[in-house]
Amino acid sequence: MGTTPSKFQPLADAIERDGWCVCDHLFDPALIDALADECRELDAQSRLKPAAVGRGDRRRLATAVRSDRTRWLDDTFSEPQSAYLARMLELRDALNRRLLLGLHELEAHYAVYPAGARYDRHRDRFRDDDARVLSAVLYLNREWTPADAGALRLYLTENEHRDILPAFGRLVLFLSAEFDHEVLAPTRPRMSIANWFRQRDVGVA
Ligand SMILES: O=C(O)CCC(=O)C(=O)O
Ligand SMILES: [Fe+2]
Repeated sequence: MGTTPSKFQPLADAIERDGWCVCDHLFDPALIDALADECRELDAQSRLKPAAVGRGDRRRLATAVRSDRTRWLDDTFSEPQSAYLARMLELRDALNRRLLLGLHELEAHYAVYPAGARYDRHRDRFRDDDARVLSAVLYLNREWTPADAGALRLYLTENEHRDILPAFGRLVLFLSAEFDHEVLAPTRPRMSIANWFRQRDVGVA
């Protein structure tokens, strides 16, 4: 147990205060480039698949709700994936020391939203499963401008929201149980890694 490394301190402060934060400088740009190349390559090989919604018996394809393509990071990790996940686990440990969130496992998938794709307003915690504690989205898009659209719309209250552009190397964190959000349609392909830090199973019915 030590103090929170200084690079993670502002994130921990913001999550404690607001429940969400945006950080543009946590990752080496060369790593983001490598992840972006890998995501593009996997997608070109049709190894990303239309995303589903819900879980268990309720899991279904729902292109009206979300129209991205995804691929989980699991089994054999490439070099950039290993470097990326190591960094995310450092972040997890720093947040746990500071905020006592009980973050344990990390699940992560690549996502590509083709031009015009979207994901309707939703919350990341499933109705029957409270394992997801903290959502994290890392964006892989070089030179993204407002004209490219595709913002993450994060609802802070019923009537107030922030639109966050999916800029290269940007990481957005928010408490999974607390924030509605949606993905607005981009005008060109939009790449990301969506992540959820999960707490240990606590035997919820
Ligand atoms: O890509 C984003 O900005 C958010 C994606 C999202 O909300 C999700 O996959 O649950
Ligand atoms: Fe989400």
